[in-house]
Amino acid sequence: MVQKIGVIGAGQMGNGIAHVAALAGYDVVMTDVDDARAEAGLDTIRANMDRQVRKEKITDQAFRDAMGRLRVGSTMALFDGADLVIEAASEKEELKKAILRELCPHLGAEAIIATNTSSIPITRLASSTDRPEKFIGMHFMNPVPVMKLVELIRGIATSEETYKIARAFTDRLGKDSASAEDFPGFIVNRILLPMINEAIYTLYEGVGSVEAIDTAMKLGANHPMGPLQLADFIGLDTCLSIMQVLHEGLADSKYRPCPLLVKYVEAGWVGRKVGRGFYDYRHENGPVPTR
Ligand SMILES: CC(=O)CC(=O)SCCNC(=O)CCNC(=O)[C@H](O)C(C)(C)COP(=O)(O)OP(=O)(O)OC[C@H]1O[C@@H](n2cnc3c(N)ncnc32)[C@H](O)[C@@H]1OP(=O)(O)O
Ligand SMILES: NC(=O)C1=CN([C@@H]2O[C@H](COP(=O)(O)OP(=O)(O)OC[C@H]3O[C@@H](n4cnc5c(N)ncnc54)[C@H](OP(=O)(O)O)[C@@H]3O)[C@@H](O)[C@H]2O)C=CC1
Repeated sequence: MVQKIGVIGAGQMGNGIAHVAALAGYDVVMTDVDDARAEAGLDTIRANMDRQVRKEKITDQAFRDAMGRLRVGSTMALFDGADLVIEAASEKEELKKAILRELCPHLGAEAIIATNTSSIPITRLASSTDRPEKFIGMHFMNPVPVMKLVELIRGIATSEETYKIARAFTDRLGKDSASAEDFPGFIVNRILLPMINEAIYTLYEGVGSVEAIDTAMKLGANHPMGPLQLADFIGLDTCLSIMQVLHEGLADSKYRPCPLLVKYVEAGWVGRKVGRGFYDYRHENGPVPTR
């Protein structure tokens, strides 16, 4: 039975996954490159759960119990005894492969490994582990505590048992799953990211301003966020990585990342997590478009 969960990466996705797993009653260990990063992830969880208490989504007791089930740090030794470890580090293939290679010797033979990658083929990542049959894609959506979906992606070797365990874990988190085949971008990002990339081309070609594009899609297509606001929310570095995987993996020029997206990433303006992307979030009176 799955009881101890490991999460690698304490960024926006990692801390969201740790958040929902601890609330669902699992013991959770979350790591990042150093203790300070991991602690910052824990602070975010505390703030998000505190908001859930204030909004009466969870009780104060549930909050305290969940915080009591969470541990953070920066060493793989913390995953000793874990039943399921979910990798949610930055969207870089070589980084993920190195993490997986380092992780395996710390795990028992029965432990399952999942990756929260938004686009990198599961079969390719599985080949960096000693257990491709116990490896699966579990693609959570941002913000994890709010979004209902987890995409489940089987690699070529993923066993039926591994799929069932991942599915049962998803159910216990109170989330719904959708199964996707192991092709670049899976389902959600195969559809969502070309739309975001097209919105950036629309800006690049001067068809509309940042505000006009976001207003048009919010009010004209009933999207909860405009595509540029959503790109900032996801992280422009992550958006670019996903477009590159689609472009290379599907070998079709229609997935060419917009040069303006590349420029923003080169500038380090990668969105909300750093305070600046298509909007500047450092103003007192709310976000201001950067173009
Ligand atoms: C890139 C990938 O690989 C895959 C992806 O994830 S793609 C991205 C998918 N996500 C989306 O498309 C998100 C689109 N945006 C939205 O759905 C909404 O704008 C949003 C849910 C993020 C925020 O909604 P909003 O109405 O504008 O703001 P707000 O009122 O502050 O929040 C709505 C609720 O979410 C909660 N919330 C927001 N962020 C939260 C967080 N991190 N933790 C806990 N709760 C959170 C709020 O408390 C609020 O709760 P109530 O409804 O109970 O009051
Ligand atoms: N953003 C989104 O909307 C979604 C993202 N994803 C996927 O989730 C994953 C994480 O994305 P996201 O949370 O947004 O990114 P973030 O940049 O917020 O977080 C990634 C975290 O991983 C850390 N990290 C880097 N190297 C290591 C390492 N060796 N060991 C442990 N931690 C490490 C980073 O630290 P540092 O900053 O110091 O490098 C950072 O704290 C990616 O694969 C992404 O594609 C999936 C669904 C949605």
